[in-house]
Amino acid sequence: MSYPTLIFTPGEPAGIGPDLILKVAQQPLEAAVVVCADKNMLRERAELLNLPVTFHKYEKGQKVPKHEAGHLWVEHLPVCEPVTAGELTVANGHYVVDCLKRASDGNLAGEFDAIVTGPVHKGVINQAGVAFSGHTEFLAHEADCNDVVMMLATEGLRVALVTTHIPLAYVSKAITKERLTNILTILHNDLTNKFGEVQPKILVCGLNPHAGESGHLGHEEIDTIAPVIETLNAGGMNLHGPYPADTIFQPKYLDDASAVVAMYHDQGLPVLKYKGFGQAVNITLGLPYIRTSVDHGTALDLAGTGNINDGSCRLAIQTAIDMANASYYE
Ligand SMILES: NC(=O)C1=CN([C@@H]2O[C@H](COP(=O)(O)OP(=O)(O)OC[C@H]3O[C@@H](n4cnc5c(N)ncnc54)[C@H](O)[C@@H]3O)[C@@H](O)[C@H]2O)C=CC1
Ligand SMILES: NCC(=O)COP(=O)(O)O
Repeated sequence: MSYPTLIFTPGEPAGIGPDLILKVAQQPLEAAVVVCADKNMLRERAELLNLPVTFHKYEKGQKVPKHEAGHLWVEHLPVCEPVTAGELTVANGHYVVDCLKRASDGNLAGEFDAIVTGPVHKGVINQAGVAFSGHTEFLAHEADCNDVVMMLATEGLRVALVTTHIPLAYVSKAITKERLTNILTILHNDLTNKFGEVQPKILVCGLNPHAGESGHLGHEEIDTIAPVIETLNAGGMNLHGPYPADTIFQPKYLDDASAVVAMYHDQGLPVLKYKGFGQAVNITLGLPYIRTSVDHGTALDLAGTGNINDGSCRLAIQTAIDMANASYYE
């Protein structure tokens, strides 16, 4: 029986990413897992957390066995400075990005079937001198993709974003007809082809309060969002809106919807996280490979304590496995 091979990047070494994979590794998985990280940092964290793990060296291109409880296959990339759980070190910003680059290259080359990412600290990477706004943007750039879609999903709700990690002051200008068309097209196609939705019903938020109140509270709905919806529906999509974001998130609208599209990060994600924090997965649509991630950040306050919820990490791994298995039959 075949199984997919995932590469896991724990992200910020001082955060809970290493703790998550060490904890998840205590149970079997229906996939092989290669962790791209500093092996000594992982060993020290496992000792701190009192988690029994046997580490194996991963050699590029090697066939890794299906994950067994208590074993981890590691591609060693050394940190620049020793790591203390909970304490950021600017010098390790480059290490975090190098791990992501390795995972991206491996997926683009077909060495792995998916990337699952742990949380990074965007601030410390920038402090290290690397312009970095998020995994989504970094992986899109590495894969030469103009537009990808950040979609977070929990039981009963999927939220996709038109803009991701940009200052609020830039959001309006970033919502062009072209970008919105691309985001909605990627979302429609992936919901259909990768998530088995038939004619997915997609609810689209407006940008302004009360979706612009017929132009009295803003014009993006009239000038950009409604015309794009109309054009794409004429081509066969099932898009609805623009709706006021403060009222669309209620069961009578959501129950038969496949996804909600929010115009910006904090319009949609607080709702998603209120509903399912710790039980949600972040999926990047539109990349040439599968990428999933946790729904939370580095939680520096909890690193090395063992007092963490690994539910989102498990879901991110399971979603990557399910998507990889489904793609074998495409
Ligand atoms: N996927 C990623 O790489 C993400 C990275 N971040 C980054 O994380 C850093 C910290 O961001 P914050 O806003 O503080 O969010 P955070 O998610 O790290 O922490 C928010 C609160 O949730 C708790 N928490 C987070 N994950 C938890 C878990 N698995 N189990 C138990 N409690 C948990 C934390 O202890 C804290 O109280 C920022 O630099 C941000 O950019 C944030 C979200 C996603
Ligand atoms: N709120 C989601 C988030 O910030 C994670 O983004 P990314 O690093 O996966 O692009």
